[in-house]
Amino acid sequence: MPGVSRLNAQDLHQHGRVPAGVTFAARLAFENISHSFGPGADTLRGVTLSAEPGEVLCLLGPSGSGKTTLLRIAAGIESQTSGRVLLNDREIAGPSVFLPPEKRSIGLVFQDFALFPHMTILDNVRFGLTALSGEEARKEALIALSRVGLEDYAGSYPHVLSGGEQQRVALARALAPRPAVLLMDEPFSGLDSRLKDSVRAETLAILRESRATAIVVTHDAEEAMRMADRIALLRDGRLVQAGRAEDLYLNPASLFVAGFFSELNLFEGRVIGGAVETSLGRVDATGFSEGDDLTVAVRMTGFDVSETAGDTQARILSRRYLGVVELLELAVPGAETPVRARVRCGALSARAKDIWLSTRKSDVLLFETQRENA
Ligand SMILES: Nc1ncnc2c1ncn2[C@@H]1O[C@H](COP(=O)(O)OP(=O)(O)OP(=O)(O)O)[C@@H](O)[C@H]1O
Repeated sequence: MPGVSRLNAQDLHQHGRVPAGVTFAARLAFENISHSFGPGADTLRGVTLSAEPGEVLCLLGPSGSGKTTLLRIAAGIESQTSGRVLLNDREIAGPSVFLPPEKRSIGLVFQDFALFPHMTILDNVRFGLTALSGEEARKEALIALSRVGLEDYAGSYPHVLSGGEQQRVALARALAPRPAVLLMDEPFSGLDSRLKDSVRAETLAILRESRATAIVVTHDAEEAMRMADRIALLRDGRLVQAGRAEDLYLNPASLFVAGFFSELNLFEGRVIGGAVETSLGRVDATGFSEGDDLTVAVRMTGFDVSETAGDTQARILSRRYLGVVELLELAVPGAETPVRARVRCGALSARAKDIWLSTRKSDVLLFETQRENA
């Protein structure tokens, strides 16, 4: 183990795997945060949101929705135009207060890992431990490295590590000073898809163990669902909905939210006699008023198919085999565009052409058309 003293290596050995150092998890709150890069370039518009102690909060949203800017405001790298940031109810950024980044007890992990190539892995991790003496910092850095299972590489340089390993070093470096809040900006986007799952699972385990409050930026809804205790979805600088993955998936506040979590088939219609008529049949519109123009959204996964019976007749236009499921494009009488469905492979025979389609009620969502377009 080049670059590591025998004493420290032995220390680690005696401890076995070192559990993640427990931080004093903090509550980080954004209060009515707005931000602009200049006239007509509003990035955030009145965002009020908090990450509770020990919680993993994912900031989710399309490109340009303001996720990174919000994270940078929390870190103190960017200043809001108005609003306040509070750490455990103490204002750290506001109209008359600005605590610099190094005084915030906040750790950062970036998309590109940002390791220093000319420093050993141990020195990279030691970098943030300036408050400790040389030997103490070395020991803490080694402990942090052993938490992510990379103590054997302490004396090596970053280029010898895979992308996933580099990300674990970046995590060790961010957690070594035991920050109250850890901010991660698209931390897995630089990893290939095979690595992503395992590094994400390891990261989550370490976050749980350290009990740090974490805010993770991602544009990937599935990633947010896998990691988050709560998800905050942003659009054009506004918070559109925050809640548990189930809340956002099952009760989306708008068509935008629904479309972010599921692939949808859309139908337009008007409420007549308490229901909307679509090419997939009548949809109950309880809760809406007579004459309302509605968008009916049906999840692609919301269909049962059969060759003998069902609610609606459909003709297969194309089918694509995806392994566990197959993707169908279907012509349905009265539908202007093909209906797309994901169904279990084997549900239909190879020669199936004209089939029956049944829609599961739980996969049908209704939204007011006008409100969504406003
Ligand atoms: N330095 C800058 N100067 C001017 N505009 C900027 C600057 N940085 C970001 N923006 C703009 O601010 C908006 C929000 O950017 P931000 O990076 O916060 O979004 P994001 O949701 O994190 O996007 P992505 O997922 O693409 O990183 C975007 O429209 C972006 O073009």
